[in-house]
Amino acid sequence: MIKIFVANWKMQKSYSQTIKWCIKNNKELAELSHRKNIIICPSFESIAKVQTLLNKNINIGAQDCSAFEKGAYTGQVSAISLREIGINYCLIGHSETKINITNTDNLNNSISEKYFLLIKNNIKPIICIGETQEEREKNITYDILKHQIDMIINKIKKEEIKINELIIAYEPIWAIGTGKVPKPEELNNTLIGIKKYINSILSDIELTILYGGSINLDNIEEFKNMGILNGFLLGNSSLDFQLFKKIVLLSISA
Ligand SMILES: O=C[C@H](O)COP(=O)(O)O
Repeated sequence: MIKIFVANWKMQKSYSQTIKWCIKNNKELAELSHRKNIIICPSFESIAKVQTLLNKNINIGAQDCSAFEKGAYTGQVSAISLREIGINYCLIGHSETKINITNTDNLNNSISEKYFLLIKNNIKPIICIGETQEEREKNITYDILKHQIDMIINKIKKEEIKINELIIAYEPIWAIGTGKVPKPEELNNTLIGIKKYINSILSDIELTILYGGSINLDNIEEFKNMGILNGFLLGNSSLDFQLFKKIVLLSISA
């Protein structure tokens, strides 16, 4: 059942554009968020201001956080600071944060550090996973996803932190911002694979699965009734409020 819509604004809006958007759309957005969980992820410089401008039932998410608790990490933002300004969710592992990083295993390890720091600060992590076009063509999508999950989940298992909800956003990298989407059957099979694999490691977990990558008004109908799917992570389609609203309403209509 579709219950979550995450709007990831990336670096698409300037500070003033962000503020204007919030002031203009706050009322309608608040009404929408009475029906579904809406999570707005603005860029860092505006996140605290957005938190004060939007209605309290609208969740605010960060687009990333530091893998370190505090210290000499120029340009990074800590989970502690995010908590202090009232952030509820944080994306981690988004493919756009991994561009030009070659040692992906170290990177995945740092994603698990981010995960623990977020949980410690009562912020829900949204873990992004996904394969490249090349990996898809080589037919190794499932292996890649399993590896990405292993690097995070295996570490989670070893820790004593009790978690009861895991949010995974499956975002095929080839689908992000390209207008291409997987066929519904392909997506369904991939999501079933992800779910089975996670359940085989963490059996008593509540798993929330999101899809992200070129969701728009033309293709939302194909995906909205997919039983395994709990929500969408939207980039371009979340920038214009009226478009975003139409997608949310279409997704929850019969
Ligand atoms: O975080 C959002 C995703 O990267 C999807 O972006 P997109 O909807 O622009 O393809």
